[in-house]
Amino acid sequence: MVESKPSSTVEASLTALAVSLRGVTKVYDNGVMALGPLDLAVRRGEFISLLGPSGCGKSTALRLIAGLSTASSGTVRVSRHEGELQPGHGIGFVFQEPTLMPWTSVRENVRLPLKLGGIAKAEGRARADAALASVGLADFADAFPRELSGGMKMRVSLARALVTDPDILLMDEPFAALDEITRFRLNNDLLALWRGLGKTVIFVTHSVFESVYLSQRVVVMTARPGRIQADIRIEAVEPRGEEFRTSAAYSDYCRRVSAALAPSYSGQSTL
Ligand SMILES: Nc1ncnc2c1ncn2[C@@H]1O[C@H](COP(=O)(O)OP(=O)(O)OP(=O)(O)O)[C@@H](O)[C@H]1O
Repeated sequence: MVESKPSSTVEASLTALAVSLRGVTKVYDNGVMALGPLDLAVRRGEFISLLGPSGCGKSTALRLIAGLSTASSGTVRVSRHEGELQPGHGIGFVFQEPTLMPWTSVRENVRLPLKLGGIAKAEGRARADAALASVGLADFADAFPRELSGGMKMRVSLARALVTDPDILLMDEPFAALDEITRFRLNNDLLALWRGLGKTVIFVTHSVFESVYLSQRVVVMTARPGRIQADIRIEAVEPRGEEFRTSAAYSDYCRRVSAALAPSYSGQSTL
């Protein structure tokens, strides 16, 4: 027999949610059914990865959560302690491309969201510098994007997402274009930031290894229209580092996640 939870417990667990998608579908104007129905609940402060085959709707799910697009059916809710947020508010978005303005300094790139939000220049500059320091780029505020490596550009993009102090950070394959050493370093720095700042992170990746290394939960999606294929909790000693990356537990999780992903690729060409 399933015991029903007392209502106070249910309320407490609901307010602990940062993001909740219920029965969400997305059909684009061209008739492509990209998502769903998708059900996903992310607790405040949690780090989850979305993993799935190309075109299964991972970016679409992020865009719905960010309020950049609307669901065709179902509900998307985003909240924090004080209550529900307007779609798009309290959210930072990091894309695969750093998309920096080449004609202006790193500091001005990071200050952009504050400028658009009407924050005074002096305060904006101070906050941009603090965000740059948090990603290890304190000395590069006056540099121009062309003077930075790919990894540094991605750090600037991360600083720009953090500068508004969002509750939720959405990251769409941010490190996919980077070499492995840079990617590992950024993985570690992102984990340190997450531990220090306590934000909710939803991270899209194609890499089983990266998803297991970073996340508390790996959510595996089916092929389009994307639904949840598996939801795998990664129990690992914190803070994670090389010890975890080279452990038997890490390999086991990678095997489990790969096995959960395999049906999503059946029938698809791997070429
Ligand atoms: N604006 C759009 N109009 C029409 N179809 C779209 C649009 N955006 C995405 N799609 C389609 O919706 C499906 C899901 O796309 P989405 O980008 O969300 O997938 P994804 O899982 O993030 O893919 P990838 O891993 O390759 O980045 C794809 O078939 C894509 O072609």
